[in-house]
Amino acid sequence: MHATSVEGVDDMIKLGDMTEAALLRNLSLRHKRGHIYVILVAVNPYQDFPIYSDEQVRLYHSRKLGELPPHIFAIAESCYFNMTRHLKNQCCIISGESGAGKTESTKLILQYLAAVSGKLSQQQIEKQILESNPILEAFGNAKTIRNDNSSRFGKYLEIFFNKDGVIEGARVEQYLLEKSRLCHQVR
Ligand SMILES: Nc1ncnc2c1ncn2[C@@H]1O[C@H](COP(=O)(O)OP(=O)(O)OP(=O)(O)O)[C@@H](O)[C@H]1O
Repeated sequence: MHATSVEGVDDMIKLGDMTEAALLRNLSLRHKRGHIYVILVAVNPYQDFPIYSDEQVRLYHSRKLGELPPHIFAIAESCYFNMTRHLKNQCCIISGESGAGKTESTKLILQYLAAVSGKLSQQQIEKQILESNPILEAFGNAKTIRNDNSSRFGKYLEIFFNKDGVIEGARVEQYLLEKSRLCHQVR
């Protein structure tokens, strides 16, 4: 076994052995130590870790990717930095099977962006964007055997910032809504 697989690495690109077994072993090793993030993978812990507080937001703010241990906030910070610095649109693709934690990860990225841009904002639009989530989930989520709060639609979320990095608005595009699971009002 390669030495990197024995110790585990926080960035999978550093693994000396790139087989599926080595990737899975690395995720398992880190998960056992309570480290659910590995660049660029998140392992759903199915338990609340105290790693999403305002203090954590402050910790990751203005830090380069790789400077601190992997975290969803590090990804969000990297996007925010690149956008404000280079004035270029950024895109995060979050993929995984049902129950993997995509929706929660999206909300955490939003939480981070709202927190860092909210400091500069007057109108608190970022708060409204965060608060629109439960409404969308009420219409488009359903309980399945794999996930109690499964999104039964794809979501393309755009967040618009002004030149100062303040959130100005957002647009959610939904696609592939699984209509067969929609609830109807009883007449
Ligand atoms: N980072 C996390 N910390 C703690 N619990 C989490 C985390 N991510 C996900 N979970 C738990 O896993 C559940 C499923 O996650 P989530 O709804 O985000 O999955 P999903 O990938 O969006 O699934 P689906 O494709 O079915 O919508 C959440 O309701 C939550 O209980």
